Amino acid sequence: MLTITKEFSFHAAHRLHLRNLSESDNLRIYGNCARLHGHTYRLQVQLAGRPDETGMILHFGELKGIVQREVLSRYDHADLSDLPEYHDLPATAENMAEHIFRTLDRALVSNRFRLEQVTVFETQTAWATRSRDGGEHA
Ligand SMILES: Nc1nc2c(c(=O)[nH]1)N=C([C@H](O)[C@H](O)COP(=O)(O)OP(=O)(O)OP(=O)(O)O)CN2
Ligand SMILES: [Zn+2]
Repeated sequence: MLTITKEFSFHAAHRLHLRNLSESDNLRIYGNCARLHGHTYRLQVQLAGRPDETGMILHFGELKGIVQREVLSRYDHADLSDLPEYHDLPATAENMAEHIFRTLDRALVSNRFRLEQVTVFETQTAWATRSRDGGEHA
């Protein structure tokens, strides 16, 4: 398999909480992460496919444009907990990787390549990866 990967970064705030729980229950479950705090997230997007006659699976610049339009324009300098996709789900790295994978999968339509993997780094030591063959609880 031939893959290309591009990395992005964005700054965002979030707090981990479930709306149906009390503040104290959220603090018990999520600890300090139930309080508003921020991260410099890193996002890695991987495509698998075959190069065209130019030698590229997809021009990195074109991939950047799509990720910028579909994800970064909404996520950079945002409070993620305010976004509709995290209204009923906490903005954990897992939920972000899942949502971003689904969003980009709809935007990256080609018969030569496909989205293979999305990784969201919340910190330097903690990240979540959604792979094409690793959907729902796989
Ligand atoms: N499975 C998950 N666990 C946690 C998530 C998450 O998204 N998925 N998120 C958090 C917090 O948002 C927190 O900001 C990051 O947590 P943590 O790795 O514990 O951060 P630290 O800086 O304390 O980590 P070090 O061990 O000091 O590197 C919590 N858990
Ligand atoms: Zn956090």
